[in-house]
Amino acid sequence: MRYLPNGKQMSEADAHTIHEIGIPSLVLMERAALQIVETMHKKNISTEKSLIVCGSGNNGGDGFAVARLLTEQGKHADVLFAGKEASLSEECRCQKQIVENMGISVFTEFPDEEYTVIIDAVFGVGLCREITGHYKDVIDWMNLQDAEKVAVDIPSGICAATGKILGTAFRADLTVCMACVKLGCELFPGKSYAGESIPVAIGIDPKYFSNRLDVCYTFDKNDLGKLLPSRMMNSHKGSYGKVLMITGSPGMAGAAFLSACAAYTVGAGLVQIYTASENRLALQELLPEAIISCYDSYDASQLSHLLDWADVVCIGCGLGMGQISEKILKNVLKNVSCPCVIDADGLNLLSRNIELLNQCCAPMILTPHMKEMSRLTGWSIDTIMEDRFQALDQIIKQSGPDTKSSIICVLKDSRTVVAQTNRQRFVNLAGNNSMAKGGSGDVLAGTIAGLLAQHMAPFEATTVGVFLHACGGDEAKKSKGSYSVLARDLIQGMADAMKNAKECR
Ligand SMILES: NC(=O)C1=CN([C@@H]2O[C@H](COP(=O)(O)OP(=O)(O)OC[C@H]3O[C@@H](n4cnc5c(N)ncnc54)[C@H](OP(=O)(O)O)[C@@H]3O)[C@@H](O)[C@H]2O)[C@@H](O)CC1
Ligand SMILES: Nc1ncnc2c1ncn2[C@@H]1O[C@H](COP(=O)(O)OP(=O)(O)O)[C@@H](O)[C@H]1O
Ligand SMILES: [K+]
Repeated sequence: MRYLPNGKQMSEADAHTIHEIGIPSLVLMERAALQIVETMHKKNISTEKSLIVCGSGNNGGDGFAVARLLTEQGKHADVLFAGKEASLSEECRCQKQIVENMGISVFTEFPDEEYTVIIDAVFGVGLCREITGHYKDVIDWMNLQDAEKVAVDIPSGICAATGKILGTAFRADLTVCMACVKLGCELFPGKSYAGESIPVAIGIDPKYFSNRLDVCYTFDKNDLGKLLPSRMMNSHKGSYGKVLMITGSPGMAGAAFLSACAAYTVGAGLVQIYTASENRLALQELLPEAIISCYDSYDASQLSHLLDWADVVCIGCGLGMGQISEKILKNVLKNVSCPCVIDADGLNLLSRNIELLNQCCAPMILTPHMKEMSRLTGWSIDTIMEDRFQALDQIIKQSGPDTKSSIICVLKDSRTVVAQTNRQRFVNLAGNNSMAKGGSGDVLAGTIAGLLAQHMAPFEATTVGVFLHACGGDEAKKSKGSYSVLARDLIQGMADAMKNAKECR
């Protein structure tokens, strides 16, 4: 697990390290510069002839120190100073003076030479507004140079909180990130500008973020083994929970199959599908391991028995938007007492009356994609994209009458985010574009339900479910490539990812 702070959070960690822990700012800067040089060498970036482009803040200070270290190593390093003398930070002024004392060239006009690498130290986490004028010209010029491109901490122009481009942005092949990769280097479009982001230790301890609720975190592949629920030797199917899948209107047996099969594959003990009668035969053939219960019309007492049976409910995949579906959803929201995943048409029906969430007495896990989120919030997709965290907050605050009824919202995208009140937000960085296909979301809903059935706490089951689903996508892409992965391959991919994770533990 690792943190993905934004610029403000990172500046606070810098200040804490300097003022509370007592490591002088120039010591941190020296370690930053040493790590940048070492990382470039590890990555085989040729530093024979470097141009370091420096601004007047501490990001520029890191850049001047890099010019000094490269020169000490016998390389040719020039500096292009893009900042303003009057706004030099104390540390940057000191580093600039050293560089000048050493006789290193500090240009203020674009040099007419060729370099093996251009190093961007114009702006770091202190960037706070759109880039215009001379700074914009400098960054655009850097992008045009035929050299390898390395960014210090974050590419200049990328907002560290949102990944947005502020006016223009440096396009890096490699970004060397101080202490933590910043959130903006992982959210799009920032991710496309950062290239490979490598975090390096400089003396700022990421544990500083451990009790900060506003910081996001993510998982890495080697975390998976310890995240999965354990399987006991002395166990039986009842030990791993009963999942009720309320899915599949007439003709939508596929959604029921994908979600139910995913729940079984991630380890649930028993899966029962409650679906329209038309789907019975198809589902018996597709998934003989599942119990199939069917409806022709709305039957409150049948539903009540099923809800009593279940340890987890998952409602919505291919459910349809008809009257029977709406009645079933309303009944479930009112009466369910175990964790409940709501997906797809369940969310579309819910968006007609979002206040229904206020009467729920169980943990609710909502898994909207952007369009479904737009229906739930009434916000445009562009507005949600602009600030996905605010959109999530809008949904999670609709919690029910007691603490058990908290809402977890999964906003699905190429960077899925999971949020719950009073929890740090989880940002998923695994997965790939082979997953952008019909049925992927059904697999995710089933995966979360299957983990909940194994008694994982709701927020943990949800974050691990999102991550496992994406790891399944990465496994599937390895065997089938970007174009040809089908939703069912994600299920096999998850099986492979789980097996590998347990074997490597
Ligand atoms: N000791 C430490 O703290 C450590 C920090 N470290 C490094 O420092 C970096 C953070 O440094 P930082 O806080 O000085 O901010 P930085 O990104 O250099 O920029 C600030 C300058 O930019 C200016 N400015 C902003 N936006 C602008 C715009 N659109 N257009 C024009 N100007 C704009 C702003 O000007 P102002 O707003 O005052 O006018 C100010 O002058 C961090 O990313 C890491 O690399 C590491 O070495 C570890 C130790
Ligand atoms: N480019 C991508 N990179 C990573 N994950 C993706 C990408 N495209 C889609 N996904 C994932 O695939 C799933 C798609 O879900 P959804 O849109 O509900 O599909 P469907 O409704 O067809 O089942 C989500 O979990 C999403 O995060
Ligand atoms: K930078």
